[in-house]
Amino acid sequence: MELNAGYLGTLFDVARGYAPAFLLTTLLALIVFAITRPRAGAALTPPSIRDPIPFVFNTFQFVFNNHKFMKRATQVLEHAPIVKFWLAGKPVFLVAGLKNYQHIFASRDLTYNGIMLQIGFPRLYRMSKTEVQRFANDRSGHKETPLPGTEHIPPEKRYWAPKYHVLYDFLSRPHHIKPIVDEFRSQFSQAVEKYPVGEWTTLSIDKLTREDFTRCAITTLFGPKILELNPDFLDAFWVFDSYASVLVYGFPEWMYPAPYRASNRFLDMIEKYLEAGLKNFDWEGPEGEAQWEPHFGTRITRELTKWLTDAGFRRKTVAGALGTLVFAQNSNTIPVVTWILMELNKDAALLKAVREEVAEAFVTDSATGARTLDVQKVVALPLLQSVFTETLRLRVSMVIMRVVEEPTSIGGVDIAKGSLIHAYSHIAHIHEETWGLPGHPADQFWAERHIKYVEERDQTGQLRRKREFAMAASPACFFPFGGGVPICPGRQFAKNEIFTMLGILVDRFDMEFVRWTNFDGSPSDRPAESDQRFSGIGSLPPDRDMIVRWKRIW
Ligand code: HEM
Repeated sequence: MELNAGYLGTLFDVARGYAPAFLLTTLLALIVFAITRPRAGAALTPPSIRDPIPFVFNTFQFVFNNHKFMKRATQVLEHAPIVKFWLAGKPVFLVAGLKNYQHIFASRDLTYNGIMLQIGFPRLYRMSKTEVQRFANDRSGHKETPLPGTEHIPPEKRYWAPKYHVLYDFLSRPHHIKPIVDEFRSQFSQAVEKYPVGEWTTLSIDKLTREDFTRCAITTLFGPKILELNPDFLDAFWVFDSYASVLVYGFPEWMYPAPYRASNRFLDMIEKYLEAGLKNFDWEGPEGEAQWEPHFGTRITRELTKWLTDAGFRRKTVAGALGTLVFAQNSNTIPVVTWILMELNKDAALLKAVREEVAEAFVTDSATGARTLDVQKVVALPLLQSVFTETLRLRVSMVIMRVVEEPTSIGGVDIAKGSLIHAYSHIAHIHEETWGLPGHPADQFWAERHIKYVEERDQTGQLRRKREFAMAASPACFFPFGGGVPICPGRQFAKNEIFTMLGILVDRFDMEFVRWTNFDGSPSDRPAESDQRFSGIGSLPPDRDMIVRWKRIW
């Protein structure tokens, strides 16, 4: 991962080089504040997060040192469950607590569509203003049947409904996920066979996950052409990923061009793949409905391409949509699998327990003797689920954002139309009263936090203790995948993909921890911690590498 100096350093570099721009930004923020200040009389006035340079400091800190911003926000949240601050000239209401989380995921007045219009479409999909406007004009809702009063909108002017259909049907429905997971399992099983049976190999977990595993994940979803046409694609993706927060929060290109260069490089490669696919794929042929084919890989990629192309969106925009999917797929799952492998490799007892559990999920074909992982079984294993949940809890830091479409009230606070609502998964997930247990504080990993033991009789009548998966707190306080209508459409696939990798690895390899290193290979004086430069944007990757010795058993 190519990362610049720390965020604060970057902030100061940017600020020093662009002092006039900084002043201009301050002035603009003040004007925007004067115009957009909500006038509705609030029943309760939430406390504010102090802004040492009004309307500027918090915005800069939120983007460039999000972890520190969250720490300050947490202190204010100790006094009230809703706090306010200004982000790029917009009022934000940051909410916490079980009831408020339930509220924001259930409310119809708070939408994710507004976030797509402001952030997702212009900054990630790279839509032109007129393209974004097409979505903005469509008030007919995300369901197949238009909302009452919008029936006059012709199908070709409906945009939200096809977006939800393509993303949610082709990524979430079991009959569409299964072939993707089968393809992934097959590609991943083949990929590990390059390691000779019975020989110890010294490996970097960082390289394994960010190169070999990411390659497998991308080839599965997008087909092999994307990497064949762009040999540097993985590098371009991880550099893009390292700048994601700056791109998402829309720091202007003239102020900070490097993220835009990274984004152009990455998306140009996708455009090349897209052009080749559109030219060579026979949409009318037998592969038109195939679950997997080599040009576009899975159906989700093909259907997303087809929908946006047929609807007349520019190639650049279609590439942006596919790039967002590459990002959504890998930016979160790869750090999660990396962390779990680190936990297993540093704790021999945990590795042993997981290995014993995983063995139950393999089936042997009586005719051929072939041993295969039953993915349905592996995703239901209690200990592995607990380890996965614990990793998401501690290593995912998402800013869940919603736009207030109609004046609303949350926890007694009146909130004006146009305001933003934020909920931070990291704050919810390390809340001591919610997750902490004696001897196991909330901010520490404990593999068995989400396990309860029950007693059952085995076939011989003996009582035996059995693990069951049971989340340690209310699921409403756990939202690594967001919630409500826009909940992550890839969450089931992510779980299947991660469990498939882990199942195959622990069953087929002996593993031993060797040492912690920095990414340049030099020894590290401490184990990995979460790289907080990714705070607020998704999974937090480790800031150190782990060197291991693995030996393939079969
Ligand atoms: C550990 C893995 C993952 C995490 C933690 C994660 C988390 C999230 C979150 C928090 C959101 C926003 C939801 C909201 O605001 O309520 C989201 C959206 C999304 N995720 Fe995931 N995700 C993961 C894996 C994946 C995978 C594997 C895919 C695809 C293969 C995927 C595809 C998407 C897409 C397409 C969206 C945007 C949906 C839209 O535009 O409406 N995600 N994800």
